[in-house]
Amino acid sequence: MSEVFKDDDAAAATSAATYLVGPILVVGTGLLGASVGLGLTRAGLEVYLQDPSPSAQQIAQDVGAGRILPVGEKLSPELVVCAAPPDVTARVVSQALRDYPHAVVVDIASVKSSILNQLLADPQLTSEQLSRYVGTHPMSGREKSGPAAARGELFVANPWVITAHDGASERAIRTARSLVADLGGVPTAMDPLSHDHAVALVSHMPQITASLLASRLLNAESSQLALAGNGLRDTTRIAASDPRLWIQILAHNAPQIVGHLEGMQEDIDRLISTLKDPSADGALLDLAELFGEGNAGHARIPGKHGAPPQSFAVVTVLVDDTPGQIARLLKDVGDANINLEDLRMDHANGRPVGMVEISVLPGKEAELEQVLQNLKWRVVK
Ligand SMILES: NC(=O)c1ccc[n+]([C@@H]2O[C@H](COP(=O)([O-])OP(=O)(O)OC[C@H]3O[C@@H](n4cnc5c(N)ncnc54)[C@H](O)[C@@H]3O)[C@@H](O)[C@H]2O)c1
Ligand SMILES: O=C(O)C(=O)C[C@]1(C(=O)O)C=C[C@@H](O)C=C1
Repeated sequence: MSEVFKDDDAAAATSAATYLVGPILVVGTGLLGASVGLGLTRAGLEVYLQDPSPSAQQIAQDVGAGRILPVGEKLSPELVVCAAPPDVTARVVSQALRDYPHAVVVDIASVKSSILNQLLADPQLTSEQLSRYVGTHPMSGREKSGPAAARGELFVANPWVITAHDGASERAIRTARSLVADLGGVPTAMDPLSHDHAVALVSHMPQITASLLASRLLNAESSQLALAGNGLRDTTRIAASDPRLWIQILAHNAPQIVGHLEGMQEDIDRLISTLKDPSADGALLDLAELFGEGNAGHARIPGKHGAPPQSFAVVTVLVDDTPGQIARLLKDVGDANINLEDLRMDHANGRPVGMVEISVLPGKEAELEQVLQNLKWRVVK
């Protein structure tokens, strides 16, 4: 159903630092478009920016995502990246295919079948124009929107799905893969409907679950909320996402989502009836099964690059919440020649200290703890 391209298969390797040649036009310069622009600009490519919102365009240019395309300027881009909201993506792609007759055009919207179906039914598009289009979806994002939140490294080591349709040309597919490779993503081929089924489970259900859980907090007492720890923060981060985007994603992928919601509804009904009488025969076993299934599902989430799940060892360090501390700590970890696999920081409520959790390969934690203790860091045992 899906296939991860090998790096050396991503595009004809050249001695150049990038697979793309440019120029690249990014249409829609919000979080994703500006992140694409930033990453490509940093890779040395010439990037132009266009957005109906003058402020989104200006901020994208200011953060370094490229140059605003002057109105009326003639451009012959190698690639147009459409990074507009899902509702208007097909229209933006269609316009780009007609405006730029030599360009490959990709979109990066979170849903794929509905957009392809609109394009295939578009009476203004010829098969030659359609052959230059490839649907894609980077599995990278943030709970924030707009170009001010853009990150050039957003895509590094994350899957980026390429949902080429039957009529897509080899050149178009190769160019889409070059885009992914230049931004450090992991290109993964899938057909559009399989993609939509997959993201219903691994992206849309998490968003719905986080939003439903966070909505329970609306009527909570502030004294209750003051007790919030990592459990609540971990499970609700994406509840801060832009509702305008998610309304569109859910509406475009509704048939794929409903089955998962019904499955969850069954589990919730079962849990409610178990908890109504937790001393009934079999009730605790039922709870054990439910949590066991959760453990087993969680263990199936792969590590980056589609590698098997890997659990890292964590070294926890208390740091003063003052400027420069984290930079100093990271430098000391780097100087110890120990690879940092992940980093997470929590601020203690109302206290001028933070807790930094440094993930390293299992077996490396004792060495790192020793090094940091020798350097007078407060390592939490
Ligand atoms: N946010 C994420 O985590 C994420 C991740 C992967 C893919 N995506 C997809 O990326 C796309 C953009 O999402 P985002 O998070 O950057 O949203 P955003 O709100 O940050 O940016 C969207 C931008 O599109 C512009 N826009 C609106 N109508 C347009 C039009 N007709 N033509 C050109 N531009 C137009 C807006 O002015 C805005 O600047 C969406 O299709 C989304 O599904 C988002
Ligand atoms: O990390 C996040 O903020 C995201 O939710 C990003 C996320 C996801 O992983 O589900 C959300 C929607 C996109 O279409 C792709 C990525």
